[in-house]
Amino acid sequence: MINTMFVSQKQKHIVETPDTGKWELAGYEAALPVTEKSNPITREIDKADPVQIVHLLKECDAEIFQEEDDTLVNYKRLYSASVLQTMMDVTKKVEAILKDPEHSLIILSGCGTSGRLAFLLATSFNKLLKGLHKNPSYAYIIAGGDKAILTSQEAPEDNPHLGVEALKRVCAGKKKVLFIGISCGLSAPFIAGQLDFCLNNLDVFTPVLVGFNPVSMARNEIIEGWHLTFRQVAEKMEEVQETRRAFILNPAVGPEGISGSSRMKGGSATKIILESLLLAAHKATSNNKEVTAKNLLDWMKTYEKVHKITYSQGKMIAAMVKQAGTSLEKMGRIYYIGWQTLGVMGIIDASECVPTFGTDFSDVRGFINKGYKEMANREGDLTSRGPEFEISHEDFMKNVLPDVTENDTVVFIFTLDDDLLEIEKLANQVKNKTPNLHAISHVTTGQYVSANIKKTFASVMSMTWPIVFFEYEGFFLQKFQRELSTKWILNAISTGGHILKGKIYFNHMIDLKVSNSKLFRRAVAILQRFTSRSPIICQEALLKSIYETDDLSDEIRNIKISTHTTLAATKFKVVPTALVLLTRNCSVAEAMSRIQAKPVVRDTIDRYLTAPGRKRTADQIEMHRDEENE
Ligand SMILES: C[C@](O)(c1ccc(-c2ccc(S(=O)(=O)c3ccc(N)nc3)nc2Nc2ccccc2)nc1)C(F)(F)F
Ligand SMILES: O=P(O)(O)OC[C@@H](O)[C@@H](O)[C@H](O)[C@@H](O)CO
Repeated sequence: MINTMFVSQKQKHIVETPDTGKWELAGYEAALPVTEKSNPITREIDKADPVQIVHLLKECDAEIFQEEDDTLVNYKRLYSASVLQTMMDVTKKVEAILKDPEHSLIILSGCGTSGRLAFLLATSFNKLLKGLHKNPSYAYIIAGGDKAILTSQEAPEDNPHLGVEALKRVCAGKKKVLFIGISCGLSAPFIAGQLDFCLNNLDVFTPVLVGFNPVSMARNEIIEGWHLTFRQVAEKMEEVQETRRAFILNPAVGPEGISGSSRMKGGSATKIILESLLLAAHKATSNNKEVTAKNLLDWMKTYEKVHKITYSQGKMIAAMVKQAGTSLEKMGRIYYIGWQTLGVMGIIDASECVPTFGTDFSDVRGFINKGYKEMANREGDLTSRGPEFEISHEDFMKNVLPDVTENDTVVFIFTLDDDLLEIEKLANQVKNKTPNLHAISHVTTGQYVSANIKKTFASVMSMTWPIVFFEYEGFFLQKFQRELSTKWILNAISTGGHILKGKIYFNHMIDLKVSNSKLFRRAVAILQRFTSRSPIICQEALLKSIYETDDLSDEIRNIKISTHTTLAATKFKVVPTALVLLTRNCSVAEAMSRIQAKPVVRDTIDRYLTAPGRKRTADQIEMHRDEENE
């Protein structure tokens, strides 16, 4: 049992490894951010079959809506009174901005998935305003710029100066700005910089922080080149919140099904909270009525129905997961062909696979009708930047379809309000290349998928939604709900497909690319968890693996993390290699050749970590000492 959780003040962010099996007692779990915890529901998801995988993900997603309970540790939840009160306070700030679009602005900002959702929300709400013949009041910022909508840009997340520069650029000339910074883990330096800038300019800015950890679990590591940690910024936000000049919306939604993968529950909860809040504000403005906590609760409760309707199709989702796993195992590809914002959901899910599963951009790709015209992103057409930026159906037809084989899986995603003739024509051309052609179609009660369409696809998953009688905002609520339903299905397909391919160990993605400081910390933490070695020893093994050296110089030990992550981003399998180093006490070269020899990470690790025949659970993993004769 260790007596101190933290090493000396100098390295206070280093967290000691509890003795094996003492993780809960040592308070380690207590300090561990909810967004980084291993979810007990999915502890053995790597051994689950497609039907079980979908069931486990459904259970995880259901935790988003779980009410506050009176257990030992009680975090505020989505429906908690304090969360609803803060949402109401923020709607009033939104209404004030909507009254004066010329001199004010609502900015949504985030990194990775949070930035992609910022783009989607800002674009959708500007469309809502346009339909009312009003000028746009929303803008978005994504770390790394528009190319980050489509490709993984992990490094800019660590740069608070980049965040501040982008913020200044986007709101030049505005007198009143509502800044909504989204960081699911309360951890992105890019967002910390922006929030701090707002806190120093409260005459113009009202900062709102959206995330899914308590402030006490906000990241407390010194940010390179900055004077504050994320936690210090969050604590300043809390102080200012007392005077209603800043707001924090941070309900717990429970750990992710794949530990740390905040694109999943974090992304879904971001959509639910911000769409409910903004729609309520727009409705109150057009009806000239006050927003009540009950309005907000009603809006958010409708998303709970989306969870029920979506996962009622669990069997069909499982069939698509199985198909995805088969394609990926055969080194085939998965293509999402979507219409309107459902095409954006496909592009978002596909772009997340690279940083999440360490795959190539070509393994899972999303395409959208009319390409960048439909996206309406600020920087316009990015096609010339390379093949990963080709996103239109025409690009798919011209540059991808000719090479599609029966190993590939194609998923069409549309509603019956889209151009059905175009859909049928495109589907028939795809059908000539692969029998694995599936459809996700969203219909309104009373609408039915035609027999023609049905016979074109190997399977059609049809989601039936109730007709909305709400006013104008109701049409957008229905669109948002179809987007969330699609997100849950595509997240299941891409996550389940990679689980079946053997990429996940228990519920962890061990072979992660260590391309920014959060991923570096996660890599060290995963090594601690699976070897029970100290963080220092684990960090040394990781550095030996990154620098491919058996004796680390003090110079390497002391250079800044961004140097380590910049180099690590160019390497493969650094974490599995470090794991072998820690369990075999061998040279880096030997560890690398062993990993090369066994591509499926899980089998490699299993061999080293558990004595044959032992029931393995992540926490009781004993470091498996070398057999002398091995
Ligand atoms: C659950 C597990 O033990 C684990 C997995 C990941 C981490 C971990 C990852 C990243 C980070 S982080 O420093 O980038 C960070 C991110 C967000 C935030 N609010 N605060 C800090 N910290 C992690 N663990 C951790 C952080 C603080 C205190 C104790 C543990 N810690 C533990 C493992 F089994 F997956 F390894
Ligand atoms: O929203 P956060 O916690 O600041 O995380 C921002 C990004 O790191 C995160 O979105 C990442 O790109 C995803 O792959 C997570 O599944």
